[in-house]
Amino acid sequence: MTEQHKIESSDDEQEGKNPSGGAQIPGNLPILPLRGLVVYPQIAVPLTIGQPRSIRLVDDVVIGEKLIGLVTSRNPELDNPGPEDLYSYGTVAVVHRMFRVPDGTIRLLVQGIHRFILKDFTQIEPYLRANIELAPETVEEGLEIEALARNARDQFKRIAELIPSFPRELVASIEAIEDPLLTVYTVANFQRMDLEDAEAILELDSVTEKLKKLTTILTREIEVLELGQKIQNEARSEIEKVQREYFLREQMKAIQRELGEMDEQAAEVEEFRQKIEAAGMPEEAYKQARRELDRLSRLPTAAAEYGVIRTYLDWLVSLPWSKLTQDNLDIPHAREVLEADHYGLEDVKERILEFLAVRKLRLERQKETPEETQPTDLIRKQREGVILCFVGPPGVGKTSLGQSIARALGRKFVRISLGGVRDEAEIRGHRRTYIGAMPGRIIQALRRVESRNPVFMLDEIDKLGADFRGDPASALLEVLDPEQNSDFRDNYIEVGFDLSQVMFITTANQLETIPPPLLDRMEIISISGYTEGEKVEIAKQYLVPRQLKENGLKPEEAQFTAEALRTIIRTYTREAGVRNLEREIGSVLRKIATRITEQKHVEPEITPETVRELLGQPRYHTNDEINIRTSQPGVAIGLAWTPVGGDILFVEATRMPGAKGFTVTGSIGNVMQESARAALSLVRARAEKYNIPADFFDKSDLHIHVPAGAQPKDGPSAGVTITTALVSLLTNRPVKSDVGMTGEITLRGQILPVGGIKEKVLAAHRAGLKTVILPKLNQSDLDELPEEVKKSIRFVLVDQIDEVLEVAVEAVGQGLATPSQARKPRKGKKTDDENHAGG
Ligand SMILES: Nc1ncnc2c1ncn2[C@@H]1O[C@H](COP(=O)(O)OP(=O)(O)OP(=O)(O)O)[C@@H](O)[C@H]1O
Repeated sequence: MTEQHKIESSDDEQEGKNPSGGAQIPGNLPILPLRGLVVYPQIAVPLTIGQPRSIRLVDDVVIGEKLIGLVTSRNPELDNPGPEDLYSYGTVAVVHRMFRVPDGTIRLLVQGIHRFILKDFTQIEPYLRANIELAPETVEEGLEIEALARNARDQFKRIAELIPSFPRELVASIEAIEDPLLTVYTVANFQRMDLEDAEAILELDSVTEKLKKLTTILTREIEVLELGQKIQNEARSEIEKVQREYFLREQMKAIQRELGEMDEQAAEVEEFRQKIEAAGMPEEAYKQARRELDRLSRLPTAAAEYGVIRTYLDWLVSLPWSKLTQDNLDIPHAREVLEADHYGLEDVKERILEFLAVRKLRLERQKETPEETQPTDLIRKQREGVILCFVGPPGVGKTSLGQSIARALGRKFVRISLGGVRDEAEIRGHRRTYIGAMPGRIIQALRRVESRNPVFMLDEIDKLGADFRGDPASALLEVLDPEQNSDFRDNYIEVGFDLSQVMFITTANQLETIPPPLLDRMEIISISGYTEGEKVEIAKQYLVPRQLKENGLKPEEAQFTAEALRTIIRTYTREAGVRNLEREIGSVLRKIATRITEQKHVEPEITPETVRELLGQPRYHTNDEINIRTSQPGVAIGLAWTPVGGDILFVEATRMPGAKGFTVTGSIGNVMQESARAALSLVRARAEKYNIPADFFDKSDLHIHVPAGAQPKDGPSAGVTITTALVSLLTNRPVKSDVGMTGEITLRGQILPVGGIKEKVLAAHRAGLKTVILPKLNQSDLDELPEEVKKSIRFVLVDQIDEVLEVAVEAVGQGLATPSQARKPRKGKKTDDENHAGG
């Protein structure tokens, strides 16, 4: 039963006496199952044996012929595979060496001799034995097999190259093999592959087929390895590029050092470093600056980003992070400064001084009892109400008061105008990612002023929200809010800047258009405009001396008489403030300076005649105009408030044949429209009382017009004036030309109080009116008026329309007037000056 096989060839020199060297292979062999590997003929392989039945097998074999059949198990998981678990091809192997290891396992060195096919199992216990049949491979002749074998060797070499840790000697020994069969088995032994593929290589009969199978496996392996290497290379080249640049840059620096040339960039970086250290930045800003500087030092100067970072650092280091001026809270000193800079404005100055005194006291108290209050509370209290808001018409000195406050406190002064500010970025800056990004105006101004605690004037805060409510206003809120402004974040600067020490002052022409949340945080100080007398004084004491200086004239070369100044005020300007007045004075002095340089004789005293000669045609003829316009029935003078100060306005009424038509024109708002309708109803209801035919409206159309039609007007305060104009028209009696009026009217003829009294009365005074009719409920407003005005104007306080008509309309209630009653214009009767002084 035990067939003997003759081994035809084996060239194992070292083990010449062993059965491989031509010995017979028995037809029945002990079978050692292999897990996870295939042993090929002619290949030596170390094995570790642990299973007791396998140890028993080895023990029996080594004392005999030392030959075993190695067959791979299909399932490497099984500990003791049975006959059915084994592949059907195996390799006869000879055991060359055996060691017993202390842990009980056995190490074997076996060498494959011949391929066989399992026939039938003759023994299962204690270990497997089977009859076998040797299965020699079919080795083809020819070029193909040769080429395939060579290709397999080359591919293997390529794999070895792709795996850096691959032993070089192994590659060399494989390259030396020529036999195709040995090539297949050696390469397959060393090449990692699936168990099934490894077994297939054993099982295929044809060596050509074996080589083809092997080639497929190797080709795939090469592809995988090359792809992996490509991925690695890409990653590496990226890293290498950075390293290379760094290395070159370091080299360049070294060369420049050697040549004694300080690198321009290094110098710049060093300069920035010093500036950063000196800037006194808070922690956050300092870290940011250092980080950016670090980036700068690593960028080539030609990089676009280099410029961006440099500009940014420039901004960071030039901000006044820790530059403070010492406050001078000496109140008498502040008073002196305010007095010296401004004429009049007594109550405004008083309010400013109170404000400063409270600040001073708070600071002192705080120093005395610091631990009594919670720190956050303390900080808030310290900042509360810090924002002043000066409201008034242009040219009344709002800006110059701010400058005076700064001077009094010993702080620096900076001013930005918010008029026409469109978007948030103007306040808060653009992010650095935008090309040409810049910080917002707040930060720009602080850099300009070089102090962290200046007096900061925000001009025209009322013009901010006019078109673009919301965003710029909310950015401003952050600026002004003492809770938030200690950490103001400009989009460009990115790090917080402490604005809490800044003293903000805002200015506005009117309160109505200031966004309410902003208004809420401000302390309002109104400045209403000046009377003629005040203007003369301001001109004498401030404007003339300043303009003299500006035009290079000596005081004795040009002296304005009070009358000359009055002439300028009255006939060349019409304003609440003194801006145009100063301009006109400047204009007179320029002309005088020209004459002096032309060596012409110039009289030093400037009289009204000189003014008229130098300034040309008068621009305003207030009194003549009033006389002419009010000479016809149907025109009444109203008093209006505007953002640029008070003004007088004419309300005209006219009547034409028709039926119940009623038109109101002159850029009139809704409220004024309605108040015109109310006036009409009132007059119709009282027609009989005023001796107006009861059916007048059935036969006529009425038209009310309020000229300067281009200027929008609104509000209820023209109610009284419209009623008066209507009654004047319908009774055919003119309104007195020196009476101005304001007041809201009810349908029952009652007069309700209105706002802006001071500005309105000042305007009436400027226009030379003698009598002003005001609602009785506005009586308290009269206290605010300057003495000069009170003296020259008669105030009539009313609460019924009848009282108005009695004062304003000539001889009302005495029957319908005839056209002859129309008053003749008083043209030329009085000069401007008489008219005014006569009050
Ligand atoms: N009471 C005053 N005494 C002395 N000079 C004055 C007085 N009021 C205004 N001025 C002068 O008038 C000029 C105009 O004033 P300023 O520019 O402060 O006006 P403003 O109210 O800020 O106007 P705007 O709202 O247009 O900015 C300044 O040169 C100022 O010195």
